[in-house]
Amino acid sequence: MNELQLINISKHFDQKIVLNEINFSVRKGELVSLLGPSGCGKTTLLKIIAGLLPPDGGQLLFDGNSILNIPVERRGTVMVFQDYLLFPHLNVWNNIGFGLRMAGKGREEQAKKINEMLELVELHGFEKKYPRELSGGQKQRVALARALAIEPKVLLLDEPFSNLDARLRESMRDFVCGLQKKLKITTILVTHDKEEALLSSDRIVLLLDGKVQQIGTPEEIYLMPKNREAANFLGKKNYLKGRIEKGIFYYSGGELKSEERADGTYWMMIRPEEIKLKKDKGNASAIIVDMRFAGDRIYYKVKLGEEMLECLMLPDTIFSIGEAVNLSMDLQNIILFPE
Ligand SMILES: Nc1ncnc2c1ncn2[C@@H]1O[C@H](COP(=O)(O)OP(=O)(O)OP(=O)(O)O)[C@@H](O)[C@H]1O
Repeated sequence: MNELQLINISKHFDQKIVLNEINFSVRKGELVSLLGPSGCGKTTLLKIIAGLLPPDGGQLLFDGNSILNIPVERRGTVMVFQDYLLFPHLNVWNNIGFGLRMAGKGREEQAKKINEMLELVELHGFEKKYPRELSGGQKQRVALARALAIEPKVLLLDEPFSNLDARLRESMRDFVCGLQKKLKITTILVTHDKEEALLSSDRIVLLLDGKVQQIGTPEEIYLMPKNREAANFLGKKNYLKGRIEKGIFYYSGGELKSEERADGTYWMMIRPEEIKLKKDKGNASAIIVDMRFAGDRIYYKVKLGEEMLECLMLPDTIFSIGEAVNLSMDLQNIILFPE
């Protein structure tokens, strides 16, 4: 069931349209990522959902009822910011209990909830510490505990892992996603990191230039991008321009049997990992022009006819620059975009 529904949400600052008729919904207990490059409007959208900013137009429904006129503190949404925004003069205990005090909960109820939260984020023993005495990961867990203490209906996470170093980011991501599944809390995660979105989400909303480009599961978004903009944002791609005539795709490097498509000009997209390089057996069609060794994988640049392609291979066979190679493509995963 759809719990949160965004209908034609729009926002502009000065002359600039930042959000252009945004539509999507989030189901109960689902983790949806808002994925897009810096400046595409992700934080603005999260603030609108939280009630920190009014939209210019559109509707925001929770369980079918508008929540646009409900103030921040009664909306049932809570936002965890990138820089945690802990109160520096309050210790961990009082930071976590802040929302409970604001809501007028009694001392006993506060203490019970704070202890429950300390256990949840594994910070027992840190109650008396101040934010300046905590590591980045610990601060983030306090921010999360403070947000969850008030039992929000929707958790809004704004780039929650971007201030952490790479290793801590991975363990915090697992920790937060584990918690989200355990509590079954409806969550929107804002990120510009495609791997983070692919690894963490039930569904991804891809936002580019203030517009929703595509909504889907991680597999759908990665394997079936709707257009070139979506495909490009999701990772390195190769494009070959050519023509389809009667089921054959003709391009400068040769021809391929294509899927059933109308005749016309197309861009064929193929990912670096879907091209296989093979030792030359006297009929090589391509030449290695660059090679980058990255331990568990090797990146090659290969010249095929007039085209330059990027390939990603396991280091089981190593080719050198200038070597002639044969090339095969996994046609199952090729995507054709009409020009
Ligand atoms: N209060 C504001 N006044 C004017 N312009 C704003 C305001 N808030 C955001 N913007 C502009 O709106 C655009 C979207 O900003 P937003 O912070 O939502 O993007 P974002 O996708 O979250 O980016 P980032 O990942 O860098 O935070 C940017 O061009 C930004 O400069």
